[in-house]
Amino acid sequence: AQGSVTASPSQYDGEYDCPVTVGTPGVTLPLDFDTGSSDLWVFSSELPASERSGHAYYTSSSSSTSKLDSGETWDISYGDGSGAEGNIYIDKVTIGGITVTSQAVEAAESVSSEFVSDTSNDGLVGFAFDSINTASPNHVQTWFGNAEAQLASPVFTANLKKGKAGNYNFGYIDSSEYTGSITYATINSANGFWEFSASGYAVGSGAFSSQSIDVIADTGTTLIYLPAAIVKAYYAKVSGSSNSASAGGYIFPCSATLPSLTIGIGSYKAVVPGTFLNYAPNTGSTCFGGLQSNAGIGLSILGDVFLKSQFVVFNQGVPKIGFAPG
Ligand SMILES: C[C@H]1CC[C@H](NC(=O)Cn2ccnc2)CC1
Repeated sequence: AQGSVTASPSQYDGEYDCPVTVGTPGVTLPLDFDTGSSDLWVFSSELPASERSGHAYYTSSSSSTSKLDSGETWDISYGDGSGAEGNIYIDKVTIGGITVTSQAVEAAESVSSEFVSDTSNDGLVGFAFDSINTASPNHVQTWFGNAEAQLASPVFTANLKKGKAGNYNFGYIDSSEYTGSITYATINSANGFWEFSASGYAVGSGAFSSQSIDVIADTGTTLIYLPAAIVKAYYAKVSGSSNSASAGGYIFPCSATLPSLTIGIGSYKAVVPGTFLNYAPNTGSTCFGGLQSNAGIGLSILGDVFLKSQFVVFNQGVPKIGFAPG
């Protein structure tokens, strides 16, 4: 089998949400596909009505195929301080025409204010490795982990776009979605992430600096977070830029022309256009950068600002990750 699903950007490409059908009869929810986590959770009828407002949700008792996963709970916290928790049902989940008949559906009993106010999604689908799934006392498998048995190849691809719909594909690599060839990096999944070593960076037309940068590919994170020294070198080329405590990161005049950012993957030079690095208006005539420092995070993240400039192959069989111009 193979499948494909549309990925729709929220405002400022903050996240990319895809339709996922759960239960019988199916309820279709826009879920945030997140390669940085490994829980599939949904807004549910078990939430207080105040926390469901503005959201569609899953009602397990209305699904003839749902079965309580007795004794199992989940509780997730994300790097941005948001979180959710609840209990678990086993039910049918279909994405892009591929149905997993016994998927652990983590039903929310409580969600943080960030999720209540983010009405672009009604939950998340984690596409990282099972080791960081939060279900307790036993891990549950990701949807992709369960779907793999149906796929010709243990791969999914991300074809995210700036300001318009893209797509995720499952089980195949569509050569019409990229140009040139795909360059792969080995994945170290020990921390449960799509983690690999980038080979260096360049700012605009400047010299490429060869250095190993440990990064994760995370569709659930909006921006790019890199070591402070690299970020400082980038904004040194942006006149009027500053690292603003009040804004929570680097800002610059919205009239600035931003240099591109090149990230090395092996010998492949992945170029993020300068226009992608003006993330969104801040206050007044300042704008907030799509590249920020990883200080305090503990790792570097290639989030949507980077990923939407590329065609990305996530191969869970090896595991390895591949990049080509989108
Ligand atoms: C400082 C950074 C802030 C953003 C963090 N990313 C996330 O929290 C990803 N995520 C998933 C669900 N909701 C959000 C990574 C650290």
